[in-house]
Amino acid sequence: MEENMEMRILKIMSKIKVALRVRPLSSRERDEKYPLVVQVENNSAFITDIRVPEKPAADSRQRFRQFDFDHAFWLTDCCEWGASQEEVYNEMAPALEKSILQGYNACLLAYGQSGTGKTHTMLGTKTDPGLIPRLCHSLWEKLRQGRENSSFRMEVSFMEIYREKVRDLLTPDKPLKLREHPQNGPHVQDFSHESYCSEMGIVEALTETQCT
Ligand SMILES: Nc1ncnc2c1ncn2[C@@H]1O[C@H](COP(=O)(O)OP(=O)(O)OP(=O)(O)O)[C@@H](O)[C@H]1O
Repeated sequence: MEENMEMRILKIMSKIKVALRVRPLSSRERDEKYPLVVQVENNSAFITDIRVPEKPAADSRQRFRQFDFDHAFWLTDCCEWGASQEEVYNEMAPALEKSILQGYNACLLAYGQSGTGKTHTMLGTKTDPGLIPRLCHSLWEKLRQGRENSSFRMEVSFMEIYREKVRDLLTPDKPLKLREHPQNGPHVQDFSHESYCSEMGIVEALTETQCT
């Protein structure tokens, strides 16, 4: 049977892993006593509508909207608030790594409003790297194992979608267009794919673009 677009989308969706990371309140938010409007239980997040006055427990359902995820980061292993970069990496990277090493394309996407921690999660800092540097490091280590005399190239692309506009983070001044291909579906036209011969090359290229 020929595979139609709907079946292809369902197949792709089953391979997507969606996780929630709630960032800790900043010191300013703590000082100004911002309320915590999200609570996580297992892999679900409950959003409190703080405009709704306290209700008895029986009415508690009215105070929440529930969102379910494949994984939700909340407390750290040592029960401190907010998951560490390492925990996020350990949960999210293995499946991606496996696919990449088997020769498949893989896509890592951070979604959230301004200031919610996308850059922190994806890039992190030199002393506490995020998903991309950790993933690049691990991939390169695995590629090199037992093949010390070989050289490798890794091809990557980075894009940012902000206010409905697509920006190529490797060539930031180049505006990109989203197109619909009749067979292959949506795609970004003229999106750069760069090859790198070291993990540092990838991380430096991305850091230089100051993806914000
Ligand atoms: N999990 C976290 N733990 C500690 N600090 C965090 C965490 N996530 C984000 N922060 C801090 O919160 C601030 C905002 O995070 P970040 O810049 O990553 O947000 P963003 O979603 O990329 O924002 P924008 O869309 O505006 O670029 C930064 O100072 C960052 O260090």
